Amino acid sequence: MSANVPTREFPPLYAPTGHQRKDRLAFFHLLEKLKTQKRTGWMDNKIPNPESISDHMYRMAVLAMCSSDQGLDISKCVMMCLVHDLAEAHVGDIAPREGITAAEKSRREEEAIHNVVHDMLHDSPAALQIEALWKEYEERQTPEARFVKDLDRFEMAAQALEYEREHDASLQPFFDSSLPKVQHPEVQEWGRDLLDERQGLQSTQAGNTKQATTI
Ligand SMILES: Nc1nc2c(ncn2[C@H]2C[C@H](O)[C@@H](COP(=O)(O)O)O2)c(=O)[nH]1
Ligand SMILES: [Mn+2]
Repeated sequence: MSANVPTREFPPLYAPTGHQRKDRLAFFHLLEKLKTQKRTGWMDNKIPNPESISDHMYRMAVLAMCSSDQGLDISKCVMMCLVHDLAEAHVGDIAPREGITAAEKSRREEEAIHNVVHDMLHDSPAALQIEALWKEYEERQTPEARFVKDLDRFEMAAQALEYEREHDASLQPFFDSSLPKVQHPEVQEWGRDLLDERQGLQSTQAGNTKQATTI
């Protein structure tokens, strides 16, 4: 080993055995489902080549880094963004219109997280951290969890505007079900800016339509 490779100063946090290493690898492969599973809401609206679940979580994580709220633990928020929809790798992206009750959705997602944390990652320190972040998000009792839920809402609205612009689509329900519920002042400001931008887009599209019909 070359001289400049640091030697390990501390014992590893977690030293899995043979089958635990296989289970850990199975979890790594499970994560691929988040990269490939498309978000249900866009598929319902026939949006071509819609974003995946991980696309959605990635932008949320970067949005968290853009916050100027010094009262928040931003590193925790970034990690919470990246695991908040992790259960969907098992249960899929359940959208409101599917008529699945919140209790049933929670039950399925809790079962999925339990499987990941205990059966795949064998309660490793990383697994327990993932579980804690996921539960904190679901419980919505901390400023970080409420902030990340607001990012979930804003990110979806931003994506809806991008699809309206790109595909001349009309996705009003996605704005109605998200931005009005945002509580964090900074994300509310982002939301106002987004709606201003949308208004400009709609004026442009209306102008284009009027011009096209008068030619
Ligand atoms: N058709 C609609 N789908 C919606 C609406 N609001 C949310 N959704 C979709 C978006 C996602 O696919 C899914 C839930 O997303 P999470 O990030 O909360 O897991 O539901 C809507 O108004 N109409
Ligand atoms: Mn989400």
